[in-house]
Amino acid sequence: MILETEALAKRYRRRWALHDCTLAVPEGAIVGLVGPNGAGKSTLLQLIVGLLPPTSGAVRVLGGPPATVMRSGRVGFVAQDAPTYAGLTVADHLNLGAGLNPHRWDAVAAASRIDRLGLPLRQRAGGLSGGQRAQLALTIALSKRPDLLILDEPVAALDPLARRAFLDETAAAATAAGTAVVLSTHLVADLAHVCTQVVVLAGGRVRLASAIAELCGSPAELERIVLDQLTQAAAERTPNS
Ligand SMILES: Nc1ncnc2c1ncn2[C@@H]1O[C@H](COP(=O)(O)OP(=O)(O)OP(=O)(O)O)[C@@H](O)[C@H]1O
Repeated sequence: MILETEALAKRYRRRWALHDCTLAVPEGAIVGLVGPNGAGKSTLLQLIVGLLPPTSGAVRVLGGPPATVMRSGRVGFVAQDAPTYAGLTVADHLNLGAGLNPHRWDAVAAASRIDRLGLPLRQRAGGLSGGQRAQLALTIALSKRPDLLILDEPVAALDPLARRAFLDETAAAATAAGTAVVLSTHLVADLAHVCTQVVVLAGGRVRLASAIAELCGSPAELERIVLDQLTQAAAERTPNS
């Protein structure tokens, strides 16, 4: 397995954000993580990349603890706000990506993606739009050619065509290189388009974790199942409404 979590849980002070989360993600899988605001999606993704320590339970990434594996450059992570360095140019970001990942960096793919997106190499990231900054961060994550790609709402800032194109590129990386991907999204249509597995999280609990092919036969059916889960979770949270 590329990624395994076992009874993973996280508490912030007195509030539990994630309970008893056990998942297994094999090579080449694309896992779509869906859930309402505050469900624990970002918390789970940050535990996976070692940015947060678990309160209990365990995470193994590529067979080891997240913090160690992150240093190896084999994991790509784009956080929800697609962090870039405002004062650095697009070219500086690519050079930084290359410098930090000397053995894996795909300079040709990075340059051609930036060119295709029409991002000026000499433009400082602070002067890019939100969607362009997200594209820059995603380009760096993809060009590292990671074994595991963790993306927190990667397409939220992208326009519809850019969103579809990025998801297709991600699927191509999973097929060609066996990259495993975990991405959170609020768009159920994106799940159906690109994901091989779905995880529904609500109130910090995994309500559903399944291969999509085993769960349903059509995007419409997947959407109905996911929305049913989310509706049930909301009803359980507000039993008197
Ligand atoms: N640093 C923190 N300190 C305290 N509580 C936090 C912290 N980060 C998240 N939480 C709480 O943990 C819960 C889960 O938050 P999380 O950000 O993981 O949800 P999410 O599913 O990613 O939400 P969204 O879809 O809105 O991004 C929420 O109740 C949130 O208020």
